[in-house]
Amino acid sequence: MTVLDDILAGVREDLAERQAQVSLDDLKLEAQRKPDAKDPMPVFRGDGIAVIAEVKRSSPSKGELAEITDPAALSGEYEAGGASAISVLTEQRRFNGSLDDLRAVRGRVDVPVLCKDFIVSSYQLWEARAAGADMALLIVAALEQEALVSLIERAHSIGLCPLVEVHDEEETRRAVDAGAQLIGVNNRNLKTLEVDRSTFARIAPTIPSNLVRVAESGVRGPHDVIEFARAGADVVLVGETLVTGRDPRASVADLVAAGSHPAIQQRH
Ligand SMILES: O=C(O)c1ccccc1NCC(=O)[C@H](O)[C@H](O)COP(=O)(O)O
Repeated sequence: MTVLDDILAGVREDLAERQAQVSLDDLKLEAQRKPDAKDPMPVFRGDGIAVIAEVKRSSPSKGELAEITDPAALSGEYEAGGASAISVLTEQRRFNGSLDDLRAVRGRVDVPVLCKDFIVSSYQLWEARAAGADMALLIVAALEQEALVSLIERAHSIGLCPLVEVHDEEETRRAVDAGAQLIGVNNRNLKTLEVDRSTFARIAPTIPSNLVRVAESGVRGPHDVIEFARAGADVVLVGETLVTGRDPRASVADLVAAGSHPAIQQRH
């Protein structure tokens, strides 16, 4: 069993418990009462490299990263530093996150909020929207093609922008075939948990140039933002570096400044 399989098994168990507690109809009513979702794509296609800053307490690869007692306050710092969106890891068992974290972040920031979880059912998309998310992660490696296509369509119909995550050329082909507009290349191998920053540069040329490309995982600082931009990234997604640093606002600002450097060619 891979780490991803193990995470997914836990996610399915937790999901079944929540489904037994809250009906899909009730969830839909809650989601429909929310203000419209914010579309991140215009900013992602705009000038400079956009930064998605992540609220990440723990991870399977590193264990506890940071004691984040106030995710809303942290997201406020990220936004003040210039983050274009906030990612909230909501998976409980391995990342120590929750939808309450996402609700707290939603209540604090104006930028779009990404529900970063291991989504296997449209129920989770409704949960994300009901908690105020604007975007939701869909991991190709976790989904059969039919499910991927259907979850992308459902995300759009709910108003969520799906970030479709890939790790290799085959998954990228599946994401493009499924209609993904926003593709995240994760430099972390979800089977071995190793980070290989060259993954993005290898995969990016296989993503059609009109789609938005996100480089995920392994961003250590401004130098990596510039490298990913040179390799064709429009957006970087950063967790560990920000939650383990001393000044999250300044760290985000440094990444945003690097991504706005005039030497970086705009793709869109
Ligand atoms: O972070 C992990 O160890 C991990 C393990 C298994 C599945 C997913 C995992 N992380 C989720 C992410 O994709 C990252 O949190 C995100 O890309 C930010 O990465 P980083 O900046 O390296 O913290």
